[in-house]
Amino acid sequence: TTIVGCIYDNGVVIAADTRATSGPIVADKNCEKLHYITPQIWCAGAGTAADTEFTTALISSNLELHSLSTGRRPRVVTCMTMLKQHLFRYQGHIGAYLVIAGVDPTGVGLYTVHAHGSTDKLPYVTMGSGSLAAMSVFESTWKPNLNRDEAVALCAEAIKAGIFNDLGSGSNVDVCVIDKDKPTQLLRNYLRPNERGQKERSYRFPKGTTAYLNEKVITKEDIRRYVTVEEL
Ligand SMILES: CCOc1ccc(-c2cc(C(=O)Nc3ccc(S(=O)(=O)NC(C)=O)cc3)c3ccccc3n2)cc1
Repeated sequence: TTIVGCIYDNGVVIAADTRATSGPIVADKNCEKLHYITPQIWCAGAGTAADTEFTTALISSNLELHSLSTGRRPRVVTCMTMLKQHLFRYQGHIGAYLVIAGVDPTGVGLYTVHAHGSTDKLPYVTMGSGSLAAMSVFESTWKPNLNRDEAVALCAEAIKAGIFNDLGSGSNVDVCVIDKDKPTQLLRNYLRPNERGQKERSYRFPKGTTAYLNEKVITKEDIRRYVTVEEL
């Protein structure tokens, strides 16, 4: 997994690859790693898929209740604090590595939360097995006061670095743009850098290519004869 986040002049962008693995096996080529928390707070998740999914859903629910109770709009730092306290309580056994991003009345927020409960607040962040490849893009290209399009392009390039240099990452690039003055945009499959090309020729084998040594035809009547009345 490669997940990233980057602040820009009027908001924050997060992005993720779409490969889900089970050991060395690619279990899903187009899974979703960007999770909804509130309309203007989203979370990118790396680690155990069920843990990231359920942990973000739980905090999303608790944050909505908190917002209703306080009568105030939810804050990114509140979301981060709820997540870190929950993960710390479980001493790392919940395998969730999260990038929390959003805007609220206090401004723009971007945080990382690790499975053991440690957190960082930074202008750009990466996590997951592809985090080092992604961070190389940020460290060589990031600059202050990026605009929206620059931030989207930078995050997409950072995810592509993970996709092409980390075997735990792959397939497509999902992006989410959270802006102070515009509705949040979830850009599912923003980039598809690994689409299958057209085959040069047809590789279908003609009927009869593989010889077979014998044939046994079982009719419905045969099956009826084997299945006794009691089992029907
Ligand atoms: C007592 C434990 O101490 C720890 C201290 C630090 C970290 C840690 C982990 C990460 C990290 O992102 N690890 C990580 C890797 C693969 C996936 S994955 O989803 O691609 N694959 C699997 C199998 O989870 C997720 C997370 C990380 C990333 C960026 C910068 C710093 C980082 N530090 C973990 C444990």
